[in-house]
Amino acid sequence: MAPYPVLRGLYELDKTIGCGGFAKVKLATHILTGEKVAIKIMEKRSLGENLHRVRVELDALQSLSHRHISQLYQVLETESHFFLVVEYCSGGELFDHIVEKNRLSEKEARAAFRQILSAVAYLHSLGFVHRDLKPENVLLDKDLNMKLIDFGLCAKPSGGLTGFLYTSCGSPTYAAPELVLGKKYLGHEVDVWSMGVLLYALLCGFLPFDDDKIDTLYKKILEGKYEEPAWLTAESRRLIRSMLQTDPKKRVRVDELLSHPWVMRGFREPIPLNNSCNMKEHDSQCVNILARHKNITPEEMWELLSKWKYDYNTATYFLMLNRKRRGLPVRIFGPGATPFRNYRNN
Ligand SMILES: Cn1cc(Br)cc1C(=O)Nc1[nH]nc2c1CN(C(=O)N[C@H](CN1CCCC1)c1ccccc1)C21CC1
Repeated sequence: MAPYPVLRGLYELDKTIGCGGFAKVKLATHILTGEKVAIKIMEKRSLGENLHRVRVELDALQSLSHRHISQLYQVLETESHFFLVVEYCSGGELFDHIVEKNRLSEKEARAAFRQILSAVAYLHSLGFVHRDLKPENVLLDKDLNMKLIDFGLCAKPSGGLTGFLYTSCGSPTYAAPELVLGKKYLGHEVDVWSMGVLLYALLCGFLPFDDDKIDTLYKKILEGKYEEPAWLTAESRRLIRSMLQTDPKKRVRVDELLSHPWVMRGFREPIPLNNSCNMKEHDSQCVNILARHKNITPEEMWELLSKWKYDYNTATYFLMLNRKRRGLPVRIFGPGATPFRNYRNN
């Protein structure tokens, strides 16, 4: 493995699981807890003008904590690299999941859509917009729960949710007409359009607007015309149509979606807006175990932790809390003890 000295003793690097423009993602193990994590490694030199996007992603991720958003554990910076230690989603991309099942049933699509919608509603409630929602940015954890990733394009419009945005960004296939036209647009309205494209992909197994030639693709998006396969129920068609409205003012809003009949079918409760899972709460068992390991008092330990510096202490605490919430024993490996893992013969 390419040695990154800053990670030594903290994380054991494993294989590369993703390679993007100016970053790569490696699977790793958090040594103190033995928990798997994903580390997004970005070389500053190759970031160029994208350097500000890393800051944007960091600011966003440090204020987000939600069941369906990949949790940030630690941030490390050297003079040449950024390292984002985040939740590992071992179920891969939603996109691959849809392809291998051909398409999802209305029931499966609803379950997935509710989780994505709850993450986006939470994001919007904190004044953020994602702007790059697409199947590749929705991962699955090992229990097949949805996890939103890639907040490099998210924005916190200065005027809050009524603040206009101007940067045309994201992938054209999922981009709303107003974004494609380069007009000023409202972030949360473009997120609704992209969720409409996502829902269509879940229910149909292919995309509503697709074309090899970018200008034909744009034309299709601006026209807002797409196939409605025979298997789509009338209610699904109505919902998709309300999301893929080319006029953003006619487009359904997130708060309407939360209690939409299609979204609610088979569920008694509307989606709770703040389905955030608060990681920044005081858990005395985890604080005590960590304090003992560091040889300081629990009060001193909480004093350190509650600064939420996203350092190794933050990562260890979050990972211990995760384990506890999954009903697993909370443990940390003392110095020298390396957890038993399937031994490789090397
Ligand atoms: C694909 N896959 C299969 C398995 Br099994 C696990 C995974 C997997 O990627 N797991 C995973 N857990 N946590 C993460 C990932 C991937 N991942 C990502 O952030 N993956 C994105 C994927 N983007 C989608 C469109 C363009 C790139 C990425 C961003 C930059 C460079 C490489 C990859 C995080 C760190 C948040």
